[in-house]
Amino acid sequence: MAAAAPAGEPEVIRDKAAMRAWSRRQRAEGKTVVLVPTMGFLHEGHLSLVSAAAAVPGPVAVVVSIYVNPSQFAPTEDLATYPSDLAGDLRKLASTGAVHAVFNPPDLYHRGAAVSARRAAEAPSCLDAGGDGHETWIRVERLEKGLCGASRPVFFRGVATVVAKLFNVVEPDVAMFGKKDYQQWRLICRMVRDLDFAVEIVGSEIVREADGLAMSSRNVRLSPEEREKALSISRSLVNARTAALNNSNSASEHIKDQIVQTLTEAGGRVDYVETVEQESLVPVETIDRPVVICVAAWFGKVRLIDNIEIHIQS
Ligand SMILES: Nc1ncnc2c1ncn2[C@@H]1O[C@H](COP(=O)(O)OP(=O)(O)OP(=O)(O)O)[C@@H](O)[C@H]1O
Ligand SMILES: CC(C)(CO)[C@@H](O)C(=O)[O-]
Ligand code: BAL
Repeated sequence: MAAAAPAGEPEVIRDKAAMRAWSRRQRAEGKTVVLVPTMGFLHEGHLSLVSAAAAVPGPVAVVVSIYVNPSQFAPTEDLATYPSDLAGDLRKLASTGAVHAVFNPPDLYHRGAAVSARRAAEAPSCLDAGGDGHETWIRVERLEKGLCGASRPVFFRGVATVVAKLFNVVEPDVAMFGKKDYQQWRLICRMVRDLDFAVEIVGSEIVREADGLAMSSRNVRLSPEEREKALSISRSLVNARTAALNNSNSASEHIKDQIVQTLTEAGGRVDYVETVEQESLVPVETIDRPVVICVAAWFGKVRLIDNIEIHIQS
């Protein structure tokens, strides 16, 4: 098996056609193109996806996309305050020695002829330029509904659509997603299956800070006090898994009550706590098969998500 060549400084590509041409050249040279989609402000969680990408067998060409996709944010959400640091991201990616290209498009959407540059940071609309803008959306109809989909109404429509666009532009053989965004990973797997995308999806394990907090770009917006309180998320999930493994057929409702109580006592505001089947994300009443407990909770103005898989054999 040939080892991948060291990557050196990644090439920064901003244009869709140039990105596609680059990928096609890599494939013509016999390389497996591996895409790591991100919204930037990179941390060790993202870099673990890069390591997993570099570890794909055979010669690989690793592309990291950095694009804050406006269409997955509702007008009330935090698009305007989403953190970014492109220079820092490029330094971090270069230091891995494993990234060959960074795809950083100014805008991925068709806005119509007469749209100003300001609009690149807004969700696209078919009303752009009098009806000449983007109007095609992918819906993964059932999987988009529960969990994060319940409180983020356009989120998964935006994610599925932008990921499909990234797949069409980059044409990767493999794409890496983090299990921190568990529903997102499962939904992308389903979209790829249903629409016959020729890409293998890999789900990569959650990377945590030493104290258990799941790494997330949004953690930077927590005050030190909020960050301390947010440790209740991972703590309650670990306790829930221990309880479920020690007691056969635990009731999901009971586990949920315990987690809600821990988060609330810590000062968090719970969005949801759900125990669901790992692939279908169907809620379960009893923990008697492989499940994942998913949590979203607010600490101050920051909404955090986390989850824990429990591998009970049915
Ligand atoms: N702690 C983590 N461990 C593993 N993968 C992660 C982690 N955090 C993010 N990822 C993955 O990195 C990819 C890009 O995610 P994104 O750029 O939105 O970062 P993020 O930290 O999840 O940001 P946010 O604060 O919006 O949740 C996604 O596939 C996501 O699941
Ligand atoms: C997959 C993704 C890059 C789509 O914008 C984003 O939702 C993310 O970073 O998880
Ligand atoms: N990692 C998910 C991106 C978002 O919350 O919009």
